[in-house]
Amino acid sequence: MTAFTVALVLVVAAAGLLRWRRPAWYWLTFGVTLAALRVLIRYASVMDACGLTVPPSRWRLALARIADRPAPDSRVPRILRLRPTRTGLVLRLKLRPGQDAFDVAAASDRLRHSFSMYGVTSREVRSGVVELRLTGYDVLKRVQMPAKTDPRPMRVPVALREDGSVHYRDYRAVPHALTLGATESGKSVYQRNLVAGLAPMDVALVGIDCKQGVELFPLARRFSALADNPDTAAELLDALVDHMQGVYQLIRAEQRISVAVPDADIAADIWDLPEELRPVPVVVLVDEVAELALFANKEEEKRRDRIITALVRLAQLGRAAGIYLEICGQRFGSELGKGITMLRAQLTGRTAHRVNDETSANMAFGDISPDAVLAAIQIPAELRGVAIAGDFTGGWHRIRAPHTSLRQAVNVCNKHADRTPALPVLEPFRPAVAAPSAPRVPLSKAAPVTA
Ligand SMILES: Nc1ncnc2c1ncn2[C@@H]1O[C@H](COP(=O)(O)OP(=O)(O)OP(=O)(O)O)[C@@H](O)[C@H]1O
Repeated sequence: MTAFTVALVLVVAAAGLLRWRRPAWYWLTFGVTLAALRVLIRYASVMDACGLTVPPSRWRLALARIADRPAPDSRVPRILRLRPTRTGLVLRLKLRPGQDAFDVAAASDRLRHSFSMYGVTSREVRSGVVELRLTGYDVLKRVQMPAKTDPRPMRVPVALREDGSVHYRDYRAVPHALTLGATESGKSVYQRNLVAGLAPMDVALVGIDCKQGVELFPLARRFSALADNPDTAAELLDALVDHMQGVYQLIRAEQRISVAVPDADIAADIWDLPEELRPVPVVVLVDEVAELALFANKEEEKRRDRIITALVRLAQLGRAAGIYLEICGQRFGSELGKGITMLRAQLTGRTAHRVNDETSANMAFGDISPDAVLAAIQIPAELRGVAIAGDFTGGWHRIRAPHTSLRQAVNVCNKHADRTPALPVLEPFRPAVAAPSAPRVPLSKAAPVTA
């Protein structure tokens, strides 16, 4: 008996310690079983308390009256499946007649308290079937990406969502994106994760980093072209527009051939082209975009207009040619001059890290989802890297990318340097990589760094 008591105390102490220090391990060892039991035992009473029941059907009431039995209980949504995951539980429910997915979504906070879970989100799987994702602990506190994700071309598992699922940046579904955030909010870490995710893929990376290349140049071995100042950026973007026109010519030439062949598929974008003809897709990463839109004199204003026009053209026409934009900055609104709101309308993927004011949050989500604006304003300053990600469907999620250091991203880029495609139009912008033995120069003697 004493040995049993000691063992029990030790197990409870171990569980408590794990729950406090290592919530992910606690969940896998004890939490998942306890939570599943809690949900199953409390299910009917919680549904009743949360107003998620419907009265018994008329014929059951009539039968009870005829048989002189007490009136039957209200009916709860039927559990179709309860599946444990690495971070929580997934509960699939069949709704009763008269219930809808909105009822469940509206009750999610009450369900969270009642089931003692960290978070509850819901989505409609199909008509009458709702999936509840119950999260066991704060998965965004220390982000650990699952070892296995669902790999597909041009789809990067870039962050974790608060419901424990993986957040993908899918370039084919959402070609162009805007990432906003105040300084030190986590934009560069997010962008680094994207580059590290894209590095092993068959894709050309093009970078424009007007912070003198501080963010992207260390990753240069995996980049086909880099620009670190607005003048080079203007030339690079013009070259990309030329590349885009070349790809369109290729698609047209292929269409001319397939039109003559009965029943042949007709290519509408690069993904419809035969693999041997398909040009490599290009992801253009722009850091601190405001630097490209600012000007102090007439010359710079002309350059600015040239840059914004090229970006708008790439955003409007680039998708079919396999050119995708990933634009990053602190603010991105009409205050940056003409053409900016037109460009923003094309950047349908939106990610907002912590912002300093409501106006900045509106720049990210004002035209997409008012709820997401509110969520972006509420990101706490101490949780760097937490962001709200949404798209043109109005749906949004709280996400956080894993804390990838610059060293880790550089290692991934160096490892996959041999996958860097050489595009002829981008050759003049190919970054020069310094030899490891290059001498270090103090600031007072340093010459400006060029691409
Ligand atoms: N996902 C994350 N998880 C944990 N810490 C993070 C995360 N993202 C960022 N941080 C922390 O926040 C700091 C600032 O991040 P980052 O450099 O990405 O911000 P930024 O928005 O690019 O800032 P700036 O605009 O000044 O360059 C990082 O040094 C890192 O310590």
